[in-house]
Order: sequence, then C-alpha cells, then structure tokens
Amino acid sequence: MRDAAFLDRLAAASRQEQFLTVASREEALQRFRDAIPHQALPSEKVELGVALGRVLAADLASPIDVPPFDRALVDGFALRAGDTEGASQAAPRRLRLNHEILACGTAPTLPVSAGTATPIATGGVVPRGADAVAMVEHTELEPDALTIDLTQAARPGQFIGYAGADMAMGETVLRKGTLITAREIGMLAACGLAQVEVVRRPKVAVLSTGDELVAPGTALRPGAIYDSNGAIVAASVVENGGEANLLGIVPDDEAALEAALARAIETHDLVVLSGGTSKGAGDVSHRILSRLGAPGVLVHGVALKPGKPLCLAVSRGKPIVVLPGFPTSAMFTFHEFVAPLVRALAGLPPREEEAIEAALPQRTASELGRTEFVMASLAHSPEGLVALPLPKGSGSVTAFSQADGYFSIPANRAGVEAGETVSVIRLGAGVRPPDLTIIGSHCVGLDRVIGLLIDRGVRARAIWVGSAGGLAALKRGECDLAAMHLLDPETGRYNAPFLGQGLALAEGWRRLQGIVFRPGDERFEGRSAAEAAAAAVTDESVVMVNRNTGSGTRALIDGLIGDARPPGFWNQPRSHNAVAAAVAQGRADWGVAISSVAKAYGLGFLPLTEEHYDFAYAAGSRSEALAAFLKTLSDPETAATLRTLGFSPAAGS
Ligand SMILES: Nc1nc2c(c(=O)[nH]1)N[C@H]1C(S)=C(S)[C@@H](COP(=O)(O)OP(=O)(O)OC[C@H]3O[C@@H](n4cnc5c(N)ncnc54)[C@H](O)[C@@H]3O)O[C@H]1N2
Ligand code: MOO
Repeated sequence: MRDAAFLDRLAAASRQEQFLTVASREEALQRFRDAIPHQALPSEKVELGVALGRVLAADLASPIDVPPFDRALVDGFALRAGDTEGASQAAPRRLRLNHEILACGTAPTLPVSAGTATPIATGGVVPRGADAVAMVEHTELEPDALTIDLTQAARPGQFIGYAGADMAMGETVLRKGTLITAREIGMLAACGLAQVEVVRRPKVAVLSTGDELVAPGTALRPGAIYDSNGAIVAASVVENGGEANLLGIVPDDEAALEAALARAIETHDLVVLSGGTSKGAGDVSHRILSRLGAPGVLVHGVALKPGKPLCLAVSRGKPIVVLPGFPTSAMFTFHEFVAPLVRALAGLPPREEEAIEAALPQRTASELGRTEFVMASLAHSPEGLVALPLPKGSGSVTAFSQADGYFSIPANRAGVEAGETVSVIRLGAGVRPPDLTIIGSHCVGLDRVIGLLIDRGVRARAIWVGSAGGLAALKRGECDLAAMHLLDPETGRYNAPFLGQGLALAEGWRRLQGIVFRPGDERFEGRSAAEAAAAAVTDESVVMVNRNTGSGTRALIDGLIGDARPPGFWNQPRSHNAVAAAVAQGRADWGVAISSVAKAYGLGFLPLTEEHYDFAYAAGSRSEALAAFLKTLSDPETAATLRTLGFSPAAGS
C-alpha cells in the first residue's frame, strides 16, 4: 500500500483547506437571499386539465357573473310575491299560468305580469316581472292546468339565486400564490376559463456524488450504499412546488463533477448536489464552484448541527447548493435552505410551521458554538407531551422521516436540561403523537404486533434503544411500554427482577439465542455453543463480534466468555442485525444473535438459550391503547403470527 500514489493522496487529504467561511445560520440565509432573489419565476399559461398542483401567478377576477342570470333554486312557479300576500291553506291565491315552461337552459319569452306565474325548474332563468319562486309543494294545480292555487305566501326574492351571487363579474376570486387544488379547478371552470396563468415550475437538477453510491434497483457491491439522497431530494423538490430532474450519481472525480455541474446549471434554475462537501473533499467542490462562474461560493460551512458542511454558491446567476452527504444532514439543510428557495421560485408562500411545546424528559447535550437541531418524536406522558430525541445520528436516513419534528438548542448553550420545555417544530402535516409509544429492544415479532395494532386503529410507534434504555425510559414516563429481554445472572430470570416499584410485566414471547457463524466454518459447525465459544476465545485467529453493555445479549455473551477478551471483544454494535452482518461479511467469525436473524443472513446457528422478550408497563396505567396492546398480545391470531416468524409465544396465548 505504501506506494507513491497512496502517499500523494494521503498528503492531499491532510492538506485540505479549512472551510472558507463558517457562517451562522442567519448569515448564511442572508447571503443566499442577497445573491439569489427568492421570488416567483415568470408565469406560463396551462390548460385547466393540467393545472392541478400548480400555483396561480396573479390574482384572478371572475370574467363573468356566476351564476350568469337569476335562477330558480327549486322546482315550482316564478311569480310576483305581491300577488301572494295572505295566501294560506284556508285562503289560497289563484294565479294564471303563462304558456311556457322554463326548463333548465330555456330562455324565457313571456314576462310574469300581475296575477300570473310561470312553471320553472330548479336552475331555470327567472323571467322578467317575477321576483320570487314558489315551491311546487305549496301549490295545487287546477284540473284545467291553466291555473294554480297557492297555499303559502312568497317573500320577495324567495328561492331565487341572483346573478353573480356566487362570483360577481370583476370580483377577485383567487389570489396569486394559491395552490390549485380540485376546489380551485372547479371555480376556474365555473368562470369559463380553459386555461390559467401559473408560475413556471422551478427546474431543479438533483445530483449525488460519491464513489460508494449505487442507484436503487441495482445490486450492492461490498462497501457500496444506495443513493437515497437523490430520491429524497427530488421528492422534496416536488413537494415544494418544483420540477425535479434526477441526474443520478457522479463519481468523486473533479473533472466529472465539474462537467456534470456545468451541464446542469445550463438548463436548470437550481442545482442541488449532495455529498463530498466536508473536509477531505471540501476544497474540491469549492474549486469547482469558483471555476463555474462568479461569484462562486457564498457560504461553505454553517454553524449548524446537523448540516455543518453545507455549501451555497452562485454561478452564472444560478444557485448551486451542495448538501452534506449524511442523509439527515442533507434533509435538514434542504428543509432550511433549499425548500424556502424552491417555494419562493414556485410562487408558494413559506411553509407554515407549527410549533408545539413539549417537555424534555432527559438532559440533551449539544455542541457549544453550533445551533443544534434535534430530531424528536412526540409522546404522551401523564404530565403532558414529551419530546423524545431520536437516538440516531446525522448518518441515518430514518431520523428525519420518523421524527415528528425537531427542536433547536442555541449555539451558546451546551445542552437542555431534563424537565425544560422545548418548542418542537412539526415536520409534515397532520403529525399527531402516537397513541402508544414503545421503547426498548428491537424484535421483528414486535414489528408484526405493532402492525396488528395499527390494523385495529391504534397508532403505535416503537423507538429502538435496547432493553435497558427502554426500561429507563419507562421509568422516566417517556413511553407506555418497555420492550425488554434482560437476564438477571443471579436469579437466572428474565426481566421481572429489573422492574422495581409500580411496574408490571406482560409476557411476550421467547426467542432462541445462539452463536452465529458462517456455514461450513469447522471451528463451529457441529459443536455445542459452549464448546465452540470456549475454543474460540483461546484461538487468536478467531474474531468475535460483541454486543453493547446493557443489552440482554451482552449478558449472555459475558456468561459464555467470562473474563476472556478475545479479538473483536471491543466491537460492540447495538443490534442482532449488526452482529449477523459482521459475521456474514467476514469482519468477524462469530457472535450471538437470535435464530430468526441468523436465518435471514444465511448463517449457521448453535442454540444457547431461550430468552424472554417481554413488556414492562406502569401498573396503574389506564391507557386504552395499552389495554389494546395487552389484548392483542394474548390473541390467538398474534400467537400464530409469532410462531410463523420462529418465536414461541409465552404460555397462555
Ligand atoms: N474529518 C472530518 N470529517 C467529517 C466532518 C468534519 O468536519 N471533519 N464533518 C462530518 C459531517 S458534520 C458531515 S454532515 C459529513 C458530510 O460529509 P460530506 O458532505 O463530505 O459527505 P460524504 O463524505 O460524501 O458522505 C458522508 C456520508 O453520507 C453518505 N452519503 C453520501 N451521499 C449519499 C447519498 N446520495 N445517499 C445516501 N448516503 C449518502 C456517504 O456514504 C457517507 O457515509 O462528514 C462528516 N465528516
Ligand atoms: O453537519 Mo454534520 O451534519 O453535523 O452531521
């Protein structure tokens, strides 16, 4: 490896420039706004049939009266109210019928003169002379059909819809910036408009850079990951009124990137690239963006977390945004810097942000000097709403989509204390806290049970932080249930010994834990788990993968290996899947995981023990959602589902 090219690359990487400017979020936004007008693009005319989802470019006045004439609102007779005064069942008023019937679409030819009435249908044109319509139910047709007897007096104007009552000619009926939905389409059609003037949609080029990226739909090679930013950014552009052009993946190559960016700015209003902007790659984007045209980079580095390496540039009058590669950082900076621009160009008003107050149950630390945004889930607690910071970092794709919102910690604070109230800005419309929050250890069995609950109308959500974390969260009142599998080494019992005052345990199911290894590995194949582990810890060439302290599985591993510290001991991932992936990919030779995961990864399995996966909850809780969960847990249907997944439901179900 110590060849010249390798040393050159290493030297180049360590020589990287510092970020050009580290701006505050406000400064960064200001510089971007000063350089790029955040205003609607010019308009274009589109047919009504394709206007759905577009934005009106100008206020719109109705060119006609709607309805265009005074019309009957009931089936009956057009007449003069004055002729009907005092009419009653006992003393009906007799009116002569005019010789025409005003069906819909028929223009009247005869006026209604005193003492006469004209038959009219709902929607028919009210004839000259008439000032009211009487309902057919309040009249009796005389046998000669030439007269009616009216049994109820009519008020002037009764059952007439006047011209322009709905929309008057010249009245502004729709405002510019209105998003055209089915309702607006109806109004435009009623005005007789076949076309409408809408804001041109901003054309946004979306690119991803990274040699490790592959497009969804293709096979993953070792070390590669799917390009998720491209898809998320493109969809978010559309959600904010833009037209996304997903240009795909560009390799980490200066010339290729420069060529792709140059092409993209020619034909788009905005270019959004993600990845390759932090240290190590930072000056590449910087050099390219400066070469593409003045003024080049406006901001590179914002005192934000997530989102520090964000880069904002303008070349040839076009904005170029380089989002950080980490998906949560990319989405967050998109939301803060790109979405407002796309909306403005598309003529849409700024997104309405709904903030909701929630208590923080736990201290959350933050970095001094950077405004930190913390993705959080909302949950109900006996004391009111709580904001649960999501345990996943900027590299996660799910943090942004699973969060109900985010709260910020100012740059001059090192954290927020437990019990403080934070203002959670909601992400997405109509986000409601779930009925039931489960925190603890992940299990695909629980994924299914939650699915069954959702089918029954209970909105349940799980947050995976491990058994001990779930129990601690339950004790702090952050959730309704803790999903756990903790073994007490002293009693050999699962879960119950850890509960403490006020908590009850619902038995869930049993999961077979065992040693996982690559099939065919003779150091494990055909042996007992205890025997294989004992041999493995004395062989320096065998690498293990451990689990995190506090997990139920770690307690098992400790029991297996005692004080031994074999290679791999300090590699302590937090899930069964991470253990199985490490073994399957050859980064480790053995670990402990549950049988269902071993099967999913095609690994060999030496059974160790059946662990109990149970649920702790507050004994006094009266939550209906909790009751529904406990009921679902004891359903035969649930038990059958769990068995098909390879779990043994607890006795009794
Ligand atoms: N030594 C330092 N390292 C890092 C720093 C730093 O200041 N010093 N900053 C960190 C921060 S903060 C962030 S955020 C990331 C962002 O880095 P880049 O914008 O250069 O992004 P990459 O290095 O290209 O990728 C980071 C990460 O994200 C994955 N990625 C990239 N593109 C995509 C995509 N389209 N879809 C899904 N995932 C993507 C990529 O594989 C990496 O895992 O840098 C820190 N490092
Ligand atoms: O800015 Mo990075 O986004 O802190 O993770």
